[in-house]
Amino acid sequence: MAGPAPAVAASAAASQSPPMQLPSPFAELVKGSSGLEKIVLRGARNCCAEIYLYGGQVTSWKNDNGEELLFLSSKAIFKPPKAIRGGIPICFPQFGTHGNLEQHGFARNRFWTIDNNPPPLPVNPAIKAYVDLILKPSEEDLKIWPHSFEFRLRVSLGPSGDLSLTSRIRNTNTDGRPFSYTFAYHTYFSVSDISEVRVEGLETMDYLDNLKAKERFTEQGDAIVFESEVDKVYLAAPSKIAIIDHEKKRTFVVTKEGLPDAVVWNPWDKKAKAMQDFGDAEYKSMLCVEPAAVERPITLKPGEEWKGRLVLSAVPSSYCSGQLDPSEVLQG
Ligand SMILES: O=P(O)(O)OC[C@H]1O[C@H](O)[C@H](O)[C@@H](O)[C@@H]1O
Repeated sequence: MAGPAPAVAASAAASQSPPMQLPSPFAELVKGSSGLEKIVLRGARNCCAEIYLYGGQVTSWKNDNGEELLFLSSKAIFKPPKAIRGGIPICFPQFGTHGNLEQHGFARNRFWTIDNNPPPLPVNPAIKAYVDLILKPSEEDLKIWPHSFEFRLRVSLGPSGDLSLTSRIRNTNTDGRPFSYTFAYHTYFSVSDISEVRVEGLETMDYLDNLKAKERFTEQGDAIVFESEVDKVYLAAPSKIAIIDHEKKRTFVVTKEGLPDAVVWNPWDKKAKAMQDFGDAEYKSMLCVEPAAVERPITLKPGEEWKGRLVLSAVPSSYCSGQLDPSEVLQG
């Protein structure tokens, strides 16, 4: 990757710990909410993204016009151990309540660090703005989940403003033991009005309904629309899912690799009110579509590595609800 020498952000240089360097000249380490450190990635035109070291969590993704594409609650709490409400929390090593750990595992409320020397990833040379983060378990983590791992996360902004997250998880146990985990990119999309949103690509899929004791059902009919609380894990979902925001005339295309399932969640009004870090009416302007591995946990033997990728793009669309040609968006 060509460019000037790595930039060292003043905030990091001033702290006691060794300065954290960023390999991309289009990435900068700055202080964010509550003084927590975040990385700002600057792409072409006005595209940018922000990633907190706390949680390794993307909290912002903006398009050419500087419009925010992800939902971040106005009541989000930037104070450990609370996970940040919005953006793209990483659920690992457990999704939801599928295990004995805290809901969604612990990766979302740990401090990640910048990984200056990640093993090479096949890269698109056109991608200039990226950052590599790493999470390794602490002594305390090993008490609650007794497995040694290296979780590497690369976040990058493509030349057309696409946001991609690549996770590489390696079993580094030295006692010969395999481990298993469930996982999700808990992506909160910003939408204009949830009642005007359709999700395409999940029709006819089987799902586990979290609101009905994880019972299995088959989705009927047309594209998915929203009229009440939804909390479903779609199984063996396609690699592309489209979220069509009729009012904004914008379509999000979610592309996933290595992640068979897709969770769809909107808390609706009652649950919204019950959440301390979520505005009462904010359920109207968000939708979670979460590429995930839930039904079948992933198992890694020592030395094995798993890769799971998410690519988000936002395409302006003049499609009207009901007139979308899914093949155009989904093959794209
Ligand atoms: O409040 P959180 O722990 O962040 O979880 C928020 C939501 O995440 C997922 O989408 C789950 O399927 C939901 O059951 C859960 O309510």
